Amino acid sequence: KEKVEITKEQQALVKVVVEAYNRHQIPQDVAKKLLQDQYSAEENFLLLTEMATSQVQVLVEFTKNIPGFLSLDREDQIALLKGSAVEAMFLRSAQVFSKKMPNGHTEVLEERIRKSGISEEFMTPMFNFYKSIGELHMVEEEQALLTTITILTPDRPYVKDQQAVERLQETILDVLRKMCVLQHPQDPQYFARLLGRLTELRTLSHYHAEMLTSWRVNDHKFTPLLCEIWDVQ
Ligand SMILES: COc1ccc(-c2nc3ccccc3n2[C@H](C(=O)NC2CCCCC2)C2CCCCC2)c(OC)c1
Repeated sequence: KEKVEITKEQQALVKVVVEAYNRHQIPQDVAKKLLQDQYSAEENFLLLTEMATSQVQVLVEFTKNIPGFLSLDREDQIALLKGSAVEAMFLRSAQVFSKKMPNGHTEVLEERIRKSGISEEFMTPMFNFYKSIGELHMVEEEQALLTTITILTPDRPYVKDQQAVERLQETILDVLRKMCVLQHPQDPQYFARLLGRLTELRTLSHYHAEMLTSWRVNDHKFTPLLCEIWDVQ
C-alpha cells in the first residue's frame, strides 16, 4: 500500500488557499438573518441579490490568492470567474446550509428558504444538493479546495488556454486526493464522491436563471455586477 504523503509545497499551497478562502467569505449572517425573521418575497429577493453581489466580489478577491491564477491570460481569468460564479455561490450556500446549528435551526432555515419566493419546482434539486454536501461533512480544507477546483474548470466558455487551467486544476486535485485519503482512510471512495458533487452542482446551476426570473416578485431588479455574471436581464 503506497504511503500517501503531502509534500511541503503542497502544505504551503493548501495553507494559502484555506486562509484566503476563510478571509474571503461573506459574513455567515445570512443564515442568522433568515433565522431571525420571516421576510416577504421582495425582501428575500433583495437579500439574495445583495448576498450574491457581495459573494461575487469576495470570489474575485479569493481567486487572486489561488497560486498561478494571476499568471493566466487576463481574459481567461475573467472567463473562469464568469463561468464559475453561480456554482461557487451554490457551493457556498450549501456550506452555509450544512453548518452545524443548534437543534431545530436547520429546519427553520429550510422552511424560510422554501417560503422565500423561489418557485416550488426548484426546491427538490436545490435541497438534494445541499443535503448531499452536508452528508460529506467536509473539513474547511476540503471546502476551500473544492471551490478552487470549481473555479479552475478548464472547459468554461471562452477559455483560450485550457491546458494552462488544467495544469493548475491538477495541482489542486492532486493535493485534495491525498488529503481525502489521509482524512477519510475508512472511505476510499470519498474523493470520488466529492468530485461527483461538482457534477450535481453544474446541473443545479443550469436552473439558476429560471430560479431568479420565476421568483414571486413583480419586479426582478439585479445589480450591474449580477447582470454581468448571471445570464439575466
Ligand atoms: C437562485 O435561487 C436561490 C435560492 C436560494 C438560495 C439560498 N440557499 C441558501 C442556503 C443557506 C443560506 C442562504 C441561502 N440562499 C439565499 C442566499 O442568501 N444565498 C447566499 C448567496 C451567496 C453565498 C451565501 C448564501 C437566501 C435564500 C432565502 C431568501 C434569501 C436568500 C440561493 O443562494 C444562492 C439561490
